[in-house]
Amino acid sequence: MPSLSDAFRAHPVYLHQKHPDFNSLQELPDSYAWPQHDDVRSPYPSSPDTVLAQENVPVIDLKDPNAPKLIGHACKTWGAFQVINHGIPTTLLDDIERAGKTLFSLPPQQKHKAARSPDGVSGYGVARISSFFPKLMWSEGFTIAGSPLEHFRQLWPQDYTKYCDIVLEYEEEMKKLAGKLMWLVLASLGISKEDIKWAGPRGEFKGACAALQLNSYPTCPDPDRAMGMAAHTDSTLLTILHQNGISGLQVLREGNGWITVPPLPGGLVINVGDLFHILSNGLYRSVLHRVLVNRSQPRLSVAYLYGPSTNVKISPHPKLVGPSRPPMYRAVTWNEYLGTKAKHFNEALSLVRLCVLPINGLFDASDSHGNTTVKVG
Ligand SMILES: O=C(O)CCC(=O)C(=O)O
Ligand SMILES: [Fe+2]
Repeated sequence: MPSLSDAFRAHPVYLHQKHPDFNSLQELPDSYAWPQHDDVRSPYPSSPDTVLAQENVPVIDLKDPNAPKLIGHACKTWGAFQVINHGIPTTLLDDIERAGKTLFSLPPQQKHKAARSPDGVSGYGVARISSFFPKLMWSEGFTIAGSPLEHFRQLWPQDYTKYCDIVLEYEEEMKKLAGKLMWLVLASLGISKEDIKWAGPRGEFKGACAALQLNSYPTCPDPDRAMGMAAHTDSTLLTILHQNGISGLQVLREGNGWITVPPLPGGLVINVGDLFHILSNGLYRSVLHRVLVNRSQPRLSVAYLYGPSTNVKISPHPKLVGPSRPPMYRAVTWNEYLGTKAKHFNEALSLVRLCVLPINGLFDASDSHGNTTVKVG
């Protein structure tokens, strides 16, 4: 069975490029200067955040009996929400944040010892989506798909086991939370445990795959022309994101503009990913999001990218398909989906030369032979 690493490796999602030492740069190099403010920041005709300043991504208390209903509403209207009382110990969030901070503050030559290999997925490098954009992003990433042991041994020859333990515990807890959230989101669509063939008897998602993505956004000498992470949707079922206390993440409120997701102490951001978008037959759309940088405060985030087992085909759920709502997407494995997205991402990039792509539009059509057609714009 192909692993998720194989799936990522098979597609040009990763650039094996080296960053300079961000801290040594007094000016923004041209390769990091994004053209035309409006192109980068407003992929859709959109008014600035201020118009809807009173609007906030919903914050949902998972202990609230109304949580399923609130989650359904948030997924439908935003594609994202924050959760509190989620059961992940604050100490674990602090531990992973500290591990990330330690990792990214290592000397550049040390970090490069754990660089992604040319045919690899895990390790240190540029943002995952870099290869789709003509400019570089003001961020560094470290991807963990599978065991971090080998890379961590390179980074911290003395205490790598300590960091491995933190990552393992974090992944374990995230997996439980992701399963719980999956059932809550599914329940909000009227789908129960018996309706999902790829779930086990106790509601576990057998063989579910995930990757852990640490992102670091150093302070930037010219933040208005830089981009921490360009607008994208996640190719997941769900993403669980921990951000340190620094703002930067924004989500697109369709038709209205970019809204900052304020860091909430102990809160976690949940994004609807593309695979859930497909599963829900477009009822819950994956959220377009991006990250801005700033001049004085380094930002760190930890994204848990959650998806199905590699052999599971995700398709619009039969309960969400009917005469008035035909299936809008074909069935795909995570691997197949990544391939399609990478291919269309590049086609669209060269076709329309946009810096930011309307990804939500790329997979909206399928014919009876199961071929997707690209819709740009
Ligand atoms: O840093 C963030 O807040 C978002 C990171 C992100 O979107 C990703 O890793 O996919
Ligand atoms: Fe993302």
